[in-house]
Amino acid sequence: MDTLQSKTSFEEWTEQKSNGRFTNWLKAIHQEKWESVINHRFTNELGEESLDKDTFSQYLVQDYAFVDQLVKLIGHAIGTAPSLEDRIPLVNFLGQVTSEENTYFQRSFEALDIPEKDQTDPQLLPATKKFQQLMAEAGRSLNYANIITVFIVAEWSYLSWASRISERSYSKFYFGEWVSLHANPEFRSFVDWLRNQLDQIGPTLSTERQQEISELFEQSLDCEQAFFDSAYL
Ligand SMILES: Cc1ncc(C[n+]2csc(CCO)c2C)c(N)n1
Repeated sequence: MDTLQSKTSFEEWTEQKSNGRFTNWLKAIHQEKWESVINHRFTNELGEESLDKDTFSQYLVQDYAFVDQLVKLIGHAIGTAPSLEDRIPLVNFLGQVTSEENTYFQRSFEALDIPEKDQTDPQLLPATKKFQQLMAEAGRSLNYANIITVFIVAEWSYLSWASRISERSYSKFYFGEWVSLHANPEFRSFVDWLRNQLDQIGPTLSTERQQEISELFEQSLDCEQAFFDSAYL
């Protein structure tokens, strides 16, 4: 992949591509940060099942608080989506996150002996708070493009690293299911649908707004990176 300047506009980039998706432009201009997130040490150790149990426990506790804020963001996406047709996949996805994904956390907390207090009212790390703030801000903007940009980074990056390490079998269910939750055909098609939403809106925006979306994409990647980093603190 050729390295692109983060200043390369969508217009310039797309002129050289046939059928260049807006979300591929976002990924291309933030390639370095993207690669760093999806090849993070945390994901590599998870893939080798060599991840320390305490490291994973701390991550899961923080992630449960993250997911709560993400559920609120999906609520904002549902409210700001342009039509009922666009709302339906979001509603269905919300249903999954609050059912299958929620029970995964409950079972894992039990298996990992996570104290009750950490499950319901954990001490949040700075990286978790910062990510929550970014999501809350995107929600408050009531702007569908902003909202789904943050959402896309969260989902697409997880699909990417999980797909890379999903071939092997895992002996611990809390490792194996954390991978398979993010590497399955339904999730893949939802991420593709979500990207398509932004692929349609992106090219209609002004250059300034496209740049703002790019900055938000980058901030979200920074938050993902810091979130993984902080599992090792
Ligand atoms: C920091 C952080 N970023 C992204 C995700 C990914 N994610 C959050 S909810 C959800 C829906 C279905 O699993 C997905 C993919 C995460 N868990 N933690």
